[in-house]
Amino acid sequence: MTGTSSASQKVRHLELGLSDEQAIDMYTMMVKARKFDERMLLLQRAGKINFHVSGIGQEVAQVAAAFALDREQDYFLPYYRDYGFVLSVGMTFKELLLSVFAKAEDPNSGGRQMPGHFGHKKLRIVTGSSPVTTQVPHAVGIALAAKMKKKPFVSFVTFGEGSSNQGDFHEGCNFAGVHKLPVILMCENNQYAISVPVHKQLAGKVADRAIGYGFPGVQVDGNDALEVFRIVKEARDRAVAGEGPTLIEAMMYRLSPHSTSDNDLAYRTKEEVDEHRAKDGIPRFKQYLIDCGIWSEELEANLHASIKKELDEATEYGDKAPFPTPESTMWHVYENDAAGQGGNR
Ligand SMILES: Cc1ncc(C[n+]2csc(CCOP(=O)(O)OP(=O)(O)O)c2C)c(N)n1
Repeated sequence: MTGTSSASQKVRHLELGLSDEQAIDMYTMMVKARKFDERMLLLQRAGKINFHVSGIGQEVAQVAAAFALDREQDYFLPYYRDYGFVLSVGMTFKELLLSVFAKAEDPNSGGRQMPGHFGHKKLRIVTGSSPVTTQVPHAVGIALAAKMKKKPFVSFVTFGEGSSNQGDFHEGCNFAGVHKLPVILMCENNQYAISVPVHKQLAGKVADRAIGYGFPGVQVDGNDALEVFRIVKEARDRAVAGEGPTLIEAMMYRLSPHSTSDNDLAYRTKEEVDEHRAKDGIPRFKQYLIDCGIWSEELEANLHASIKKELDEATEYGDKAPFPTPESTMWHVYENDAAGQGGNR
């Protein structure tokens, strides 16, 4: 990069209030999410785990959004592809592996929730249901609680563009708009709802739907980490100032099949996928950090080695950990149970 564009580009994260260290942390989380995902695909194909829903191609927006929120007090309602998000708000590889191996020590459900249905009470990650979009009214309800209790937290919810056609999305948006609730709704528009391409799902933009509910909607390049960060931060500032919800439509592309049970080449071509792989936001952010003089191939190699080590250890731990006992079936269902174990540890 040369000339003025390089000068303005180089300070962009600083201008947005992110230190060099935070920008590097963001990149670290993106790579962690990608490596986690690739490991899960391997484990599934090796027959070690049953199922995986991949978030490859969506990590940049997820991580950027997490860094723009208050990770000490906001409430999070992620959807099943949000590995970059949950890692950025504090979940560990070990916790994720305990969940995918369905082991008793899984903090979400004691090994009984679906893979990718994240939950973590201490981190205020609210677990989801498998019917898509149920998390939107839940997020709106949490935002109502924030308003009623006059607490300065926001709730942040994600979903796919296919999910934005569900009634739950519209009902949630309407209620949030009427009551000006502190909720940020981020659609991860990855261009597909399983085999249905976006042009068969939507005749307009998801972001434009916000107009009908009386709050701002904005479309953003989901592969542009700093732009997503800026938009989510602005949405959070609006929410805590009492100005109500924001709908964000982050544009991206689902690079992996829908799940490990899907053959995506039955409905799209390899050429199409490759064309989008070339626009992957992770190498783009890496190049930005290199241009800023704060990243190098040597640091990259060290990062990959440390992630591999952490993943190997977490995989071994999750694999060897004990399964839940039959007696624990009702734990994690009710707040308190006969064994005094409680549902939300
Ligand atoms: C109410 C409901 N209908 C159908 C399904 C089956 N299903 C699971 S994921 C999915 C696609 C959702 O697409 P989108 O919201 O765009 O998210 P993506 O999977 O592309 O990230 C569907 C139809 C479901 N889980 N819930």
